[in-house]
Amino acid sequence: MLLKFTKMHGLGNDFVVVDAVSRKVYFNKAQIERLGDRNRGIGFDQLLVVEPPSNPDMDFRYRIYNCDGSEVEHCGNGARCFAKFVLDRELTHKRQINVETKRGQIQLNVLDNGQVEVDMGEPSFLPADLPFTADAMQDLYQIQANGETVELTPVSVGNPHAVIRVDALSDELVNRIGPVVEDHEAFPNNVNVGFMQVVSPTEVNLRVYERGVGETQACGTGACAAVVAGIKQGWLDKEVLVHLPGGDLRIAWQGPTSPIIMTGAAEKVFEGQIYL
Ligand SMILES: N[C@@H](CCC[C@H](N)C(=O)O)C(=O)O
Repeated sequence: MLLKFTKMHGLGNDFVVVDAVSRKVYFNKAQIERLGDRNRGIGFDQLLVVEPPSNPDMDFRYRIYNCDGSEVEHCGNGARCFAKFVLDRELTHKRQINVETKRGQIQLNVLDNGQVEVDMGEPSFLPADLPFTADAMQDLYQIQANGETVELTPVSVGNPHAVIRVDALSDELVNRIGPVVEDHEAFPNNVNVGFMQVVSPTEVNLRVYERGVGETQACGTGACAAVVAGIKQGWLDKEVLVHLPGGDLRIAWQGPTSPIIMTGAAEKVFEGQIYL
């Protein structure tokens, strides 16, 4: 089968986006891994599959797969690219779009400047929601990784994140700690690992070692997780500019029972076709 796709990115976190509204398309794990191979396929961090909704109150459903073939609950940069994709392809003319994902329903708002504002839903700090294995609720948790003690805030923003506050960011740190925490036994479904350097109460630098991918140039859910963890710990204000290697995101959270609001860019790179 000849598969038509669009290559997109959100701050360098790159996607292959497929229209499964106009024509039904299904992928198995081996196909996703092959398409995601940067040498032998197209290459992407995540595959986004746009489908009709199962709920008539929703506009679309979209599925998200990491390049290792695993299906995931949520993707912040992907949500913004999804919104640009359905508008560009005229699958909708709405600029406020309601979407079903594996984590539930999300709302997207395409702004006049082309940026997309996403209501990412409420975070949860309950260990069971990641899941994260803990004896009792704490503010900060410690785990052993590579013979050293790592202090982290576990947070679910629909998908699981471990946020580690650091004094300085380096390749050595991300590559030494990232894979070990991602695959740590305390996280039975594995975890996305964020390394956050607090610059001021309204500004952080962040690098994310993503579950099922490795370090990406940006992670939208990672930015949300880092900011809400920082607010919970008393390190950050309610609106924060997050500097990621691929660019900046604005994240706002008013506190418990409020949704996280993420605002940022989405870009189309090219269209193509490939035999599946
Ligand atoms: N890059 C994404 C997150 C994608 C999913 C993640 N790797 C996971 O396994 O949960 C984002 O922008 O949020």
